[in-house]
This record gives sequence, C-alpha cells and structure tokens, in this order.
Amino acid sequence: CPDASQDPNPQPASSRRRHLHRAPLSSPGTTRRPHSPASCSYQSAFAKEEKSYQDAHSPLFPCINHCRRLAAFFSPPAVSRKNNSMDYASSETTVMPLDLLREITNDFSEERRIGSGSYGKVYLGVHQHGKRIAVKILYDMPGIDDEQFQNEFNNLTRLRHQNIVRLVGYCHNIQEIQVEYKGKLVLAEKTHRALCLEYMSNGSLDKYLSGNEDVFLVLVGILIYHFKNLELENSPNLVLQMSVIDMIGRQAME
Ligand SMILES: Nc1ncnc2c1ncn2[C@@H]1O[C@H](COP(=O)(O)OP(=O)(O)OP(=O)(O)O)[C@@H](O)[C@H]1O
Repeated sequence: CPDASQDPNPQPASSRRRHLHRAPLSSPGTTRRPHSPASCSYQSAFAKEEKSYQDAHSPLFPCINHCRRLAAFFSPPAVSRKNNSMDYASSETTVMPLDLLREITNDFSEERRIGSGSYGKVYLGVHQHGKRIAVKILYDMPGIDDEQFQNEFNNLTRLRHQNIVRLVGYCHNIQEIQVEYKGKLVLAEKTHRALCLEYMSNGSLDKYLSGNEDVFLVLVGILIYHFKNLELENSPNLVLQMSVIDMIGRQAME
C-alpha cells in the first residue's frame, strides 16, 4: 500500500537548479496514514551501495558536505528535468519511511547522535542486516526549509564520485498532530525531513586538520583535483571550470 504520509514528491524540481519554485507539498485534505515499510525497496539500494561502503576508508571521505557544496557551486544548472522530484532522483536514491529511520536510530536517541551542523542533527542508523548509514534530520525552519531541502536534495543527488559520500535515501514526512491553541485542541502539520548518507566511520575531517594548515591545503587540493572526474552534465562552462579546478588541484598538491 502506498505511503500517503511519505510524500514521494517533496518539491517539484524545477527545470533549472538556480531557479527553484515552491509548490504545495500535497493536495489539501490528503489523508496521512502510517507508512508500510514493505512498500519501500530501500534494501536493494543498499546492495548497490556495498562497494561504496567497502571503499570508504580514505581519510578524505569525511569531508562530505563541504565538498558537495563546493562541487555544487562549480556545477552547471540542471537541464530538461521533469517537474517531479522522483524523476530527478537517481534510481539509487530511495524514499526512507520515518518509522524506519526511527527504528534504526533508536528513535533518534542521544547515544546515536554523531554530530550536528547548521541544518540538522546527524544520527547513526544501523539496519537489521548491519548496514550503517548517517541520518541527517533537518531542523524545522519555517518559511525556507522546503526550498533548502530541495536544494540540498538536488545537489546531493547529482553528485557521484568515489571520494564524495553518496545520498542513499531521503525522508519527507508530514504528520498531523494535535496541539493546544488558545485553549482548544487543533490539528497541526509537523514536517520531518531527513537526508540519508553513507556512513563515514572516520568521522569529520575537521579533527584531522585542526592546527595543521599545510595538511588542510593539500587535502583541499586533492579534493578539488578529483572533482574533475565528477559525472556532471556537459556544458562549455563546465569544461572551463574543470580545467581551472584541475590546475588549482595540481598546484596545491605540488
Ligand atoms: N555521512 C556521515 N558519516 C559520518 N558522520 C557524519 C556524516 N555526515 C555528518 N557526520 C557527522 O555529523 C557532523 C555534522 O555534520 P553536518 O553535515 O550536519 O554539518 P557540517 O557540514 O559539519 O556543518 P555545517 O552544516 O554547519 O556546515 C559532522 O561533523 C560529522 O561528525
């Protein structure tokens, strides 16, 4: 049974990354029901991710989101996208029900929290079959969070590189909850957004770099050098950008 609470279309992706438009997340009056985990084929995605997990031993791996943002900055706008986020997502990025995320993170317990950033808290999720992922629950930031989620989702989905952590799933769940308002119980919507990433067991790159600027420069150079291999869409600008990145990376490594 399809999961009505697990909105498969968090935001219609616009045709160009830098010109996103907001749209209703669901039709008014949509009934939201508990999801059926059986309806989600997330396990097959993890089978495909097996090799990535095995390769994730480089100390460069933890430098994830900063690399993604840097790469997203250099990447060209998306073209010819259908007006649907699921079309935008790769086949390896799957919907992850909120209940599943609760289950694998011990209900987002403090013991499972591995960090937090400007946009949310990060938890270690351990599946029944032992596979580990990082679950980043985004903060509820009224007004702009849907667009931020769409931006982050689009950027993460389009990047594929052996040295950049992969987005393996996402969750966009709207719950109807009862809250007290002016002495009365009213229904309110609570939105849960999460990005599920490969788990990097070495943690954040920060702890390797503190107080060592030379190492930092070298590592950034290597990372930039590797961006030339990103599977991004072709454009004349991209060729120029990649050659510049290549040059910077080479110089940093020398
Ligand atoms: N995929 C991951 N695997 C393992 N640990 C992770 C992963 N993603 C994040 N973390 C941990 O969670 C912390 C917070 O990460 P997050 O991406 O939320 O913020 P940030 O990028 O470090 O900071 P900001 O978002 O403020 O720029 C990281 O420092 C790291 O320790």
